[in-house]
Amino acid sequence: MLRIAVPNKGSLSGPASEMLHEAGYQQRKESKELVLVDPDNEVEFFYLRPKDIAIYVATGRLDIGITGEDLLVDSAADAEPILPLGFARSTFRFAAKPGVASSIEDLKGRTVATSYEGIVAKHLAEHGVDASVVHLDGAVETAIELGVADAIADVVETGTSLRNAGLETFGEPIMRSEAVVIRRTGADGDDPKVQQFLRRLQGVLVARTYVMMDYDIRAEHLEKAVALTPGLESPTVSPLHHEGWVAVRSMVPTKDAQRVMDELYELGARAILTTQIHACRL
Ligand SMILES: Nc1ncnc2c1ncn2[C@@H]1O[C@H](COP(=O)(O)OP(=O)(O)OP(=O)(O)O)[C@@H](O)[C@H]1O
Ligand SMILES: O=P(O)(O)OC[C@H]1O[C@H](OP(=O)(O)OP(=O)(O)O)[C@H](O)[C@@H]1O
Ligand SMILES: [Mg+2]
Repeated sequence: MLRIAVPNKGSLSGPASEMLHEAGYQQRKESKELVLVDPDNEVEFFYLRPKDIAIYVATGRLDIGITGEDLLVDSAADAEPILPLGFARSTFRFAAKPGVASSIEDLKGRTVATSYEGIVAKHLAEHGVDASVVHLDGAVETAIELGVADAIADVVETGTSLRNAGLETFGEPIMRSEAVVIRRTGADGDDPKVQQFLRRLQGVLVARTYVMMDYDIRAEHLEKAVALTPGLESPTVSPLHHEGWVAVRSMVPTKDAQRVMDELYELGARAILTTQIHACRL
């Protein structure tokens, strides 16, 4: 059985379970379930605190896990990312009241509050900045107002939490992060069970990123049309009963679909259809 760590709470939990469900795996029905066996797929899921997942995976007791890149770095655990999953995208940044600091050097001798001590201590040391780091479990934006710290280092997505607290980012982003699949550093990359799991998740990513596009076009315009819809390898082209016309089928990135449809129409393509892809193996 493949043993997989899944976040049990927070921003990663819902999207991770949703992706696993889309990949055909059973997922727990209620949040108090901590272990779930999916016998049909020969997988056992362990629902763990996101911050702990890299630590479990590093021991080798669990084969793989889903966590955030920032949590992986923060843990300093002996684990590595093997597949980015495209959700829980964020940056990790310093912030303070306007005018307090404009670069990391301004933190010398000051106090920084964060839930990610590992990342912050390492980053300060790399820049030769001697500052105190205070650990808080969450809502760190409030630490400044309450006099616990001069600055914070925290996850920023839309920036709404910072704005609401009257704070501004300063300095370069400390890191960017998204959800990733991790494994123990140097673990057997050819394990067929792990490979099959990764293929399933990649299939979900592709199904989320692409639509299938079909259209009819006069054969003399085919080359230009195919340049607009090159697909992953090459489009399928079939003759139509109506002589001089062909039907084309190709995968197109969802974000480009409307623009591509407009351009195909201009070229003379007709009966242009897009359909959703539900699952895929590349
Ligand atoms: N607002 C957000 N937008 C995008 N990603 C986020 C956001 N907040 C946290 N994350 C990401 O989620 C992961 C943190 O998950 P975790 O469950 O520990 O914290 P959380 O989502 O803030 O939940 P909690 O309520 O327990 O603090 C990190 O990888 C982080 O980058
Ligand atoms: O830039 P934004 O879109 O506002 O998102 C960032 C905020 O989201 C997370 O907080 P969360 O709601 O998880 O609370 P927490 O601080 O207690 O972790 C994170 O810690 C930031 O505070
Ligand atoms: Mg949080």
